[in-house]
Amino acid sequence: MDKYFIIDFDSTLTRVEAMDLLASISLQGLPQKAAAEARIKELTDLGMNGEISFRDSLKERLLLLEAKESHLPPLIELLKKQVSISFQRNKEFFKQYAETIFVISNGFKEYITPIVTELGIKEDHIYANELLFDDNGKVIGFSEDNPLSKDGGKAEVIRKLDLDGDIYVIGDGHNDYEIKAAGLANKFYAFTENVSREKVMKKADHIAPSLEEVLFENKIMSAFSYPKNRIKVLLLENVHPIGVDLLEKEGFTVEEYPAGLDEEELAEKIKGVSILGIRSKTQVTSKVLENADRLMAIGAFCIGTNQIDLEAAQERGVAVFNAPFSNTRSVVELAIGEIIMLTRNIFDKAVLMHQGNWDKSASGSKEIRGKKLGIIGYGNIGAQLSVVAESIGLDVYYYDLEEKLALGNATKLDSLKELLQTADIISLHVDGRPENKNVIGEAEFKLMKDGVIFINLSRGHVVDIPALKSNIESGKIKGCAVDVFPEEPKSNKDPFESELKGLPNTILSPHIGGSTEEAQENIGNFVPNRIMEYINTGTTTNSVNFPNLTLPRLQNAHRLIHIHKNVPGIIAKINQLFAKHEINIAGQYLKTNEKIGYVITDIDKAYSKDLIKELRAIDHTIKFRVLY
Ligand SMILES: NC(=O)C1=CN([C@@H]2O[C@H](COP(=O)(O)OP(=O)(O)OC[C@H]3O[C@@H](n4cnc5c(N)ncnc54)[C@H](O)[C@@H]3O)[C@@H](O)[C@H]2O)C=CC1
Ligand SMILES: O=C(O)C(=O)COP(=O)(O)O
Repeated sequence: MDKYFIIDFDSTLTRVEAMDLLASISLQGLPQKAAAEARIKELTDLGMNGEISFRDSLKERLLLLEAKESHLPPLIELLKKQVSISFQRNKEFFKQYAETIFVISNGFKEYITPIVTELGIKEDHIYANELLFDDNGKVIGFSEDNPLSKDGGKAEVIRKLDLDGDIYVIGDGHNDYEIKAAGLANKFYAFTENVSREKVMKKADHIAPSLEEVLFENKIMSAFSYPKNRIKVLLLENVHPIGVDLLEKEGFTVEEYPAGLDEEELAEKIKGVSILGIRSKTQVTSKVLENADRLMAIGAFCIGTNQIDLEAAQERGVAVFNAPFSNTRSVVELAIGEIIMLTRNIFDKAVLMHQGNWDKSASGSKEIRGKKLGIIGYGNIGAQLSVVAESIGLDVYYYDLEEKLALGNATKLDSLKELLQTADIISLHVDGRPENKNVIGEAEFKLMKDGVIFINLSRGHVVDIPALKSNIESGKIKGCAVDVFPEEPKSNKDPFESELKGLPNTILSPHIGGSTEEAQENIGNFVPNRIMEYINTGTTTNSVNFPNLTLPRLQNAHRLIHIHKNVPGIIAKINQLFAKHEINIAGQYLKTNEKIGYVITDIDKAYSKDLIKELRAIDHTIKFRVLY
């Protein structure tokens, strides 16, 4: 049985209402322009929602237009640029299915025909109204014999067409739904890529945020192997609006949640989610991942990824991305500020001032120039702090587990012990790996100089809090700044509890080391782009748990992405299948790490469905997907 597709023009096939565009051209320079345009828009919506008779709306709009034949060519030029994005992507569909695609519109043939024939739609499959002109080329009305000039016109046209097969209507207006209401269509798809009309969506059999959704539903090959609107994104912890916007513009269905979620909540919420976005708080445990039935990628919209069970994610074929440098500078600037504030005892003095006490004295207040700064963890933040600190006169020492290049005049120390014994100011910038729990405890505090300044902007669990507290109370630590805590409130509404509250010269901040507008904006841009690259091309550059592969753009081929356990013989099995099916390989890329293998194969577009089934069925396959 044939499937016929009936497609609306205005706001469906094109992103705009052609009459609105025509108005802005024809009313150009006329005094009544603004008022007439507003009224035209109002009449269009009233008509679309089925609130006034179509013919009345059309008549009144045409009268307001002052349109002439000479306005049509510029209108057509503008409309050509306004073909809906997903229609532009799927030109192949219009060519292949030309026999069964019809455009039925209450707009006018004069501008519809040049646009839709360019897509490959047949001229005799276009049904629309026709303009009437006077001798001077002025639009004076429309042909009233045309059924499309009146209510119920679309249904009448379909009835007359007497198509032998299933009929699917794709449109954004009430008049499109009417075809289904008249019993003349199998399904009405409310097309919401350009406009979403609540009233129309309620009546629809199916909401189609893009043409791909319709094609996917009808098992027709489209520009994407999977409609993007079916990719559900869950963003927690107030991800920057730029990030939300990028993911929405990509066509994904995005749900946002301002706070973190605990394990139980996330284990529920994660079902059906393809992309998860979090910041430092949300723990993505193996229990959460067990329920992650559709998860492809996790974006950590921050630097640290210790909150994610990276290994469990990898074993399930879930790629994790972060923003390794986007908030580095912000943390460094806070550290510098705090070093100065603590060395001058400003925090306590400010509190006293607010209580009405004036304590002008130099006692215990020092310059930072020439003091020894000890940085533990000389990664991106530690190294950047080294450079900035040195430029304002600090003498920098550092210790890192790994061999790191000393920047500027910084001195590398070979042991933590040596660093703790040397520094006047200690700043912690290690990552949050589990082995770093209590890396600084009683024994380490004991090694420090009396009157040391101690700063932790890394992770809460790396410092033994009771030991820190007693060393502040004893005066061993003269000043302390802590931005991160073993237990942090889930949201701004929850109370903050810590043994460190109320201690002298102790700056406590609510994990805001990386929370500057610049950093959040940078992160909001960086992470979605890595994720979209991964989803669209398979590129894993910057992934923290996947073998990193930067792939060329896919050209005239299908890309098969195979993620498997790294056991011997898998590549051989994959390639045996290609040989068996006589597949021409356009390119193959492979990278493995200890646990998984990541193989990308670009192949010619023609191949049997069995190949896909057999590739999926290879033992130790974790995930498999096709891109085109
Ligand atoms: N407070 C905040 O808002 C922010 C906190 N952070 C935290 O800062 C951490 C560091 O960030 P980056 O410098 O970008 O990471 P990074 O990975 O570039 O550097 C971490 C360095 O610490 C070293 N390291 C790890 N454990 C160590 C140990 N026990 N002793 C000595 N060295 C050790 C590593 O070898 C590495 O060089 C992040 O992992 C994150 O937890 C990051 C951004 C913002
Ligand atoms: O970047 C990091 O690792 C941070 O700790 C910052 O985390 P946040 O995004 O502020 O929750």
